[in-house]
Amino acid sequence: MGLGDCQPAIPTVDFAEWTSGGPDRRKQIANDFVAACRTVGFAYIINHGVAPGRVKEAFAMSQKLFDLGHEQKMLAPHPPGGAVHRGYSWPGFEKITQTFGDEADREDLKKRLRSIADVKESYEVGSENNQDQPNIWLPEDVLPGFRSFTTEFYWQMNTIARMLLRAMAIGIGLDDEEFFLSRHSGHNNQLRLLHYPPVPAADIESQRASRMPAHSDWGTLTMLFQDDCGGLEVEKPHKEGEFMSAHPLKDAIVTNVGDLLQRWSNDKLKSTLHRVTLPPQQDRFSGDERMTRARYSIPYFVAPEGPTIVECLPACIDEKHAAKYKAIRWNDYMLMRAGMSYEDQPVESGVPG
Ligand SMILES: O=C(O)CCC(=O)C(=O)O
Ligand SMILES: [Fe+2]
Repeated sequence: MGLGDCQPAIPTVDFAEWTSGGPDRRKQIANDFVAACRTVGFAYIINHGVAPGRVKEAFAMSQKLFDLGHEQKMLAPHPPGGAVHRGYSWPGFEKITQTFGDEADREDLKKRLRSIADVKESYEVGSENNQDQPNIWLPEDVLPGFRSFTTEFYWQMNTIARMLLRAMAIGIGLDDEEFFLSRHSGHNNQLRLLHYPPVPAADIESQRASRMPAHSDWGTLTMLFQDDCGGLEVEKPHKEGEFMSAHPLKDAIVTNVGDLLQRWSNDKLKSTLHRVTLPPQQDRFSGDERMTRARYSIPYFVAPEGPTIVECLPACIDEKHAAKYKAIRWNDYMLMRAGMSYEDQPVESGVPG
């Protein structure tokens, strides 16, 4: 194996000295972060400030949620249409159970898979003060502590988002390092708990099922925790259609640039296609049918205030790089993307990602 084979192709950016390191160190970290956003559009953020124990708690809460029965989860259903994106999105109707054999020991799993039809389910949480996107909660006794945990976690993630937004402005070289912060109150972000149930590898290989097809995220930044299953892939720079693994790096936040930031930066920063497919490691499969492990991930989508006008930043325009995009209002762009996704996926999509 050559050195290149064991090095992650997605850069790792260490924020350990962000607050303690002084202005030069800070500038260096910001530059590293923006360099990753320019080349790959993705970075692993380490030493970000969310304690590993907290991340563990978040995954445990997510597992408790998705372990609930369908009827219980349906007490907080995602509303139809793309305008409000909150609550529980149940699996669609992409049946995957017909590929199962009849072995008795699989009965349990089969039953579970029969009751679901797609290969992912999710739950969306926003700011409690976002009037346009009111949260949709389960009754407290169905999952005690869920509401308080997820709302606290939401704001904890926003603290990290603020650090990254400041780093972004510094790394791009904006005069105002609060440029992005002043447009992101935190009330328009979205915390998403995602569960990809076990699926026979053959279903994904034959494209009868998909965990998450290739897409770009819509907003400013996405920050994601993933468990150790694997399967997240990112399009290689300058190699359209070729993907590389964003393998799980324990406790790191996988961060990526969304469409909005690509527009703001006049394409200097890349909103890169990514998808979730089969886990690369063979120990993630079991049995003759190569049933994959379940996978859990927790993306956090960072977006500005709805009326924010996004136009190419003067710092990203020069004689060789004229502005490529017209000014748009974030809300209009978001609704346009939501509308497009909803045609194909009436319930499950409409997410900034
Ligand atoms: O589950 C993942 O790792 C990726 C999720 C994602 O890309 C999204 O929700 O936009
Ligand atoms: Fe995404």
